[in-house]
Amino acid sequence: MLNAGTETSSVTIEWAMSLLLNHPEVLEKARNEIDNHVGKDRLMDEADLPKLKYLQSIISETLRLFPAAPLLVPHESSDDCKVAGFHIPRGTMLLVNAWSIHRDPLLWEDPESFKPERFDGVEVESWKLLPFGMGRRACPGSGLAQRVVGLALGTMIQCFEWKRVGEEEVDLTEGKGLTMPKAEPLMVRCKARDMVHKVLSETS
Ligand code: HEM
Repeated sequence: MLNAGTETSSVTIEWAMSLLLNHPEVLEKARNEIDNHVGKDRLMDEADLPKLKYLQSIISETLRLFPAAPLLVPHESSDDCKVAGFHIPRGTMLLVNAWSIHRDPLLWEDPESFKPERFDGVEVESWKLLPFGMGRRACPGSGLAQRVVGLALGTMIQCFEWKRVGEEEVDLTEGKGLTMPKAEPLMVRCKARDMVHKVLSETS
């Protein structure tokens, strides 16, 4: 349970931050949204999350491009069944390639691009975007994960200025491992924003 919950969430935050560093205009839009809804006098908290729609879209778009469990978890058919016209005998191991579904050009426009705006005001069908699986064995921690990732990423955006280490874009090559980590761990420069000093001096 701890493994299923921690690495998946931290890997997602690292991918999100990498994508934001390669798309500074998205990072700025997310920061403006937080500043507008939360202000600069306090840290954001869980109750702010439902109002931060653009932040949620950034997380959905990150989970679309880099789902922490790209093949979900192996399932076994408990009976003979048909999947997409194929006969599947009882006891067959089935893998769902969510990574490929999330990048299918028949389902998504410009699927390789990072565009959080694609989720603006759109209710996406659950079979198109399934980073948490679906059905009876779907991830029971998805609600917690959305909150943890939203709160951690949102607070990092609210409190710090983020910059790439060099001029070149962050390398988005995928590494090996069950939770699809980055091949190269993210290195980044950050600087506390003025509001951090204010908030901390008031709470100390
Ligand atoms: C971004 C974060 C997370 C992602 C992307 C994720 C993704 C997944 C996926 C794809 C599955 C398999 C679903 C399937 O095969 O249909 C799964 C199962 C599971 N997840 Fe998560 N998860 C995340 C966070 C969490 C958290 C925070 C917890 C709990 C604290 C958790 C607990 C579990 C458990 C216990 C299962 C196994 C459920 C079962 O077999 O019935 N996960 N998760």
